[in-house]
Amino acid sequence: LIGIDVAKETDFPEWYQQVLLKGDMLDYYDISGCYILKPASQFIWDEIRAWFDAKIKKMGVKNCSFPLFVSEDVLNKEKSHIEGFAAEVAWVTHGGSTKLEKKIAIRPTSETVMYPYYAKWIQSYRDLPLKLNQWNSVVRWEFKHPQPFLRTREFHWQEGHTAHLTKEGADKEVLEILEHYANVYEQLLAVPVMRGRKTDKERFAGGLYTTTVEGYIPATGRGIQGGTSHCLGQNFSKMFGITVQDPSAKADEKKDPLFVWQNSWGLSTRVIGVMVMIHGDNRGLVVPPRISEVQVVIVPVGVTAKMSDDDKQALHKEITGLQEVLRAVDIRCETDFREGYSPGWKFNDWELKGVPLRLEFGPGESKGHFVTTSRRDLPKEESKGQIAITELNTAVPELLEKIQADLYERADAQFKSHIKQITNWDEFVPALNDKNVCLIPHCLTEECEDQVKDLSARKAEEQSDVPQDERAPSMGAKSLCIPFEQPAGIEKGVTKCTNPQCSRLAEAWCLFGRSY
Ligand SMILES: O=C1CCCN[C@@H]1CCCn1cnc2ccccc2c1=O
Repeated sequence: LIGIDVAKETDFPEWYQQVLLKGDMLDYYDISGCYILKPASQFIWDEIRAWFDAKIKKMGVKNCSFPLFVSEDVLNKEKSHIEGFAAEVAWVTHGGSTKLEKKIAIRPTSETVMYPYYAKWIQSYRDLPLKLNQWNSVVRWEFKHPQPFLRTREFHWQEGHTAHLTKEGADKEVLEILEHYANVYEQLLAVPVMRGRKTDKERFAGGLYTTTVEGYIPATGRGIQGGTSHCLGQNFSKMFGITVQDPSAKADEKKDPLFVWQNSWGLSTRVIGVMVMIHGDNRGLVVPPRISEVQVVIVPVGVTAKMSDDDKQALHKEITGLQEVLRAVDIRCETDFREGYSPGWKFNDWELKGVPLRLEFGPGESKGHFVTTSRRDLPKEESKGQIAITELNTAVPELLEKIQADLYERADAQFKSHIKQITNWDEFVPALNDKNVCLIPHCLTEECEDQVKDLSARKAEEQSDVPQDERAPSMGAKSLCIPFEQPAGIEKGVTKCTNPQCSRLAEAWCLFGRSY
């Protein structure tokens, strides 16, 4: 077993691939854009699912399962909804050697699968609010460079689809869900995110507005969309005829039926890729304790050939005892008694896997009644400590919480120090080239955004004749979100849009950045 043989700061894409493979998170599959989630990453997704599922259950959301397949007619129900996405739809055209009369789509998302049944099931306002969620996988046949977890042709996610009597009911839920998404990142993955709204160019065109949590990858200086919660307005209920009688109508009064107000919201296994990219280092994965399959590993040390079998037995027995103490306080603790491997070899192995805390235990520790600790989130030379055995069941949980908090604090400091508030256009591209995202006064129009993207793309990209799908990720800056927390400094009717080619007034501070 060898370690990572490329530095994160030297060749990030290669580093990322090695960290995932050598950290035993996934394996590559013979179909491009598809990956195998091995237990280490499945555990993380299961933890996130358990946490988020409990939150939405408290909101009255129920889980369900709709079919994987969408008929061509149903998928194309509304041209406007599908036109921007048609190129990504994967189709089933044969059953065995028999060609199907009409091809069948594999769901890329489930609006068109579910909403004909919402129209059938929702008859009265008493059927509202209807709140259903699916934990499933979807397929989008992208041609851009696939990236494990970040951009894959099949991915696992949850997709929530709700229907409400009023816009107020929908609006409230959109933000509740977004806050749960933000907490998945901040509380479980130790990843800071910015909450905001998408611009007209970046929002889900089929909806009314899109709210989003945006992350930041320090290694590349790129923003990344972390999860979206859309208010669909009445667009889909008008498309699918999802109506209820107006509850305010008097007994004999005839009122027009009401179109319901809908939301849809999704969070995917992309969250795992974000966590790896932010916390990983040149020794491999660094997994935040709250979602780490192994939180503590105990490695025997100081076991020499001249040690008697009895002494070795005694040491193992003591170590097993320590494991029991930690398991008794719900810590996911393993021991590494593998014969024929040195402690150093074992340290590297568990460091590759990102286990957040290692305990070393040998004759010295035994005699002194303590364990030697090593934190995975700190450089080797700063990582060591000691805990008295009598303190183990309180000090170890505390140390794990400290590691969780420090991982978040470091990532938050990095994010904050790479958000540049800019009002002078000449500083925009240099800031991007310095791995920053930029907060600028902006008019929020799609046309202006297109200009900013072109103005900020590196010249080389525009002239290069490399076919689109091999080209490196775009160097043009896109809008990431309109932050809910708006700084001061924009004088309505006075402050101009930052784009020099735009003559419009600034509507809000808008976060721009190169992105995934
Ligand atoms: O984000 C979410 C959250 C979960 C439920 N769906 C919404 C919106 C999905 C937008 N979208 C995204 N890619 C697509 C690809 C092919 C066909 C349709 C679509 C499509 O509608």
